[in-house]
Amino acid sequence: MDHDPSLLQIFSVSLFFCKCFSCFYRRLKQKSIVALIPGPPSNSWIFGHMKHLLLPANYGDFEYTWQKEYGPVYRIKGCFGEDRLMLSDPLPLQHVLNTNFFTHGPALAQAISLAFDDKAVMGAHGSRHKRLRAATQVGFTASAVRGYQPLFERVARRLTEQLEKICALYPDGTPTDMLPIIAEASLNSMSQALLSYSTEELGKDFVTNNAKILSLAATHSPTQLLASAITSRLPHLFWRLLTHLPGIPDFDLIRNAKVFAKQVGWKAIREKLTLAAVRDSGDSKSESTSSPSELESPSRVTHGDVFDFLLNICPTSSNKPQKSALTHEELASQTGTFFIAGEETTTSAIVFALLELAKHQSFQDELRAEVHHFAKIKSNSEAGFSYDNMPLLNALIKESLRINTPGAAQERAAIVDTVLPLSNPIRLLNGEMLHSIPIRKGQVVTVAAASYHRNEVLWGDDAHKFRPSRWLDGTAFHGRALGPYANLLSFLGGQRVCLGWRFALAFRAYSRRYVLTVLNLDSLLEMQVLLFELVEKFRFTCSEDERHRLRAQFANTLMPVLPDGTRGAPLVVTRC
Ligand code: HEM
Repeated sequence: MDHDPSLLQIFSVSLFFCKCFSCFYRRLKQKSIVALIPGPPSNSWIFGHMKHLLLPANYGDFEYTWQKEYGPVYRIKGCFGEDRLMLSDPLPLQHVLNTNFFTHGPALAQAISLAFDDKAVMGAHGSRHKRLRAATQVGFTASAVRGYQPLFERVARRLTEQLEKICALYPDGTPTDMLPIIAEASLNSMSQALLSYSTEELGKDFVTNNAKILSLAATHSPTQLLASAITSRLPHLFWRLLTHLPGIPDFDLIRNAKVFAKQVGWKAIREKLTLAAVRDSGDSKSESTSSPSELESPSRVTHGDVFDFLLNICPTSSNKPQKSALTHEELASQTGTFFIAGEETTTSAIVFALLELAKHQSFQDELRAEVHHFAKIKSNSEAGFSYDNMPLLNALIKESLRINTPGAAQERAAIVDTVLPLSNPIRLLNGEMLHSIPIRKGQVVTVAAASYHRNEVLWGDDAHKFRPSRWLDGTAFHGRALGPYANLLSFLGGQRVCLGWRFALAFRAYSRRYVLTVLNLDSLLEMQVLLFELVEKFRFTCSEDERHRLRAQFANTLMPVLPDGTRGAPLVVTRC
């Protein structure tokens, strides 16, 4: 039997179409709003601005000019005509980092899902990420990290012995590539602090694959940009299956690296549990059956390393052992993440600090005087010595991280429709003023950390200049606290703030507000210790020619690069 549609039905259908239309219109309008934000013109639909952003001769060649011309919020083109937002304005950056509305951008998410499984803190999302972070933070608390200081000092002594040998052979100095030397020290620091292992104990397979993974991540070319733009648009499942195809060398390498990292993690877990059982039983007979490498390392019997904390079996812990918040499988999965996330970033930070010292000899002299002064205090202090009291050393670290931030640009994508607040309104290409930016789910934004660090409105006219004194004379930017350290974005901020950043809480008054500031404690401790030892004993110089030849390029991490495109930091090292 035919029925005439009732008025109610007609009304409902019309309402439905109106809703669809308004939704569609809203989305279209939002899309066009981002497209209407001023930005540099692009003459390539395929690459957009990505080559200029990620592959310039010197990182920032284009980006810093764009920021100067278009301000701290502007539009660039990604591959295949995509509109992206570049952000160095603290207000929208806070929104991106501190809300749940954003996740890793497509290319970054793809690289992370390739390298880590979802049991690793970096590869996990949502509530699992929250739980893993809470569980892993135990190894990076203030008191935990304070105990790693002797480990870093031991690594620093080994590093200085290595340089002593070079200086003995060339007393007047010879150009020495500091990059591999610092990379080795950094790997050594990581393996000591994480597992109480020497680099040799990590095993050849792990070390070789780890180095190959880092060099794979360090190669960036237009072809790779395109490949990543295409594959990151493929459905996740398809892409994951692709990575399991045998015979593709890069995928084989990544799969092997995951396996080797997990094996190292499992080996350490087993050894630590055995050792803890021996300790608990106090059975001297069992102790004598343990291998010497398990028992001799002083770090193992004094404080405990990150894995000891995460297994809840620290030798010094007065707490009754409790069940670890991580399963052993989950803990083993963190091994690769910790090494990959911590090794290259720390190397980059230390090498650039040395390069800055080589370029600024008078600052290096002042710093050395401070180091020699504190070296006497250190040798007389029976209780732990704190590097936090050294103004010039800490000013060097902050200024070098500001000017040469290892994670220069980080991609994020909105997971819901949201509105980005702005510090200052933007005039759109159609003349309208925009006070906040409505963006659609999927919109990609770049957390332009390097640009934020050189934003002249925030850091002053000399924002592009290396001037450590800004941290001592109160001229460093003291606005909204963004990152955990010194208002810098080097460790990003929010839920995915660098885990390797040891933190404690302090309250500091900014104008009439109290804001939470987080103090440095771990990767900076490593920087403090290594730089202290190096500056105490050696002078670093770099000829004018060499300075002009060196570039800073960003592939995964910002690194110094020689004219032939290889990474390197040749400095003349002499004993002082
Ligand atoms: C100067 C040294 C370091 C710098 C500049 C640095 C920087 C960063 C940045 C920018 C991120 C955020 C990446 C993103 O979400 O896009 C990050 C995350 C992370 N970092 Fe670091 N890092 C450093 C040292 C370390 C060390 C020593 C470790 C560990 C031992 C470490 C472990 C991690 C982990 C596990 C994450 C992922 C956190 C998460 O996704 O929740 N980092 N780091």
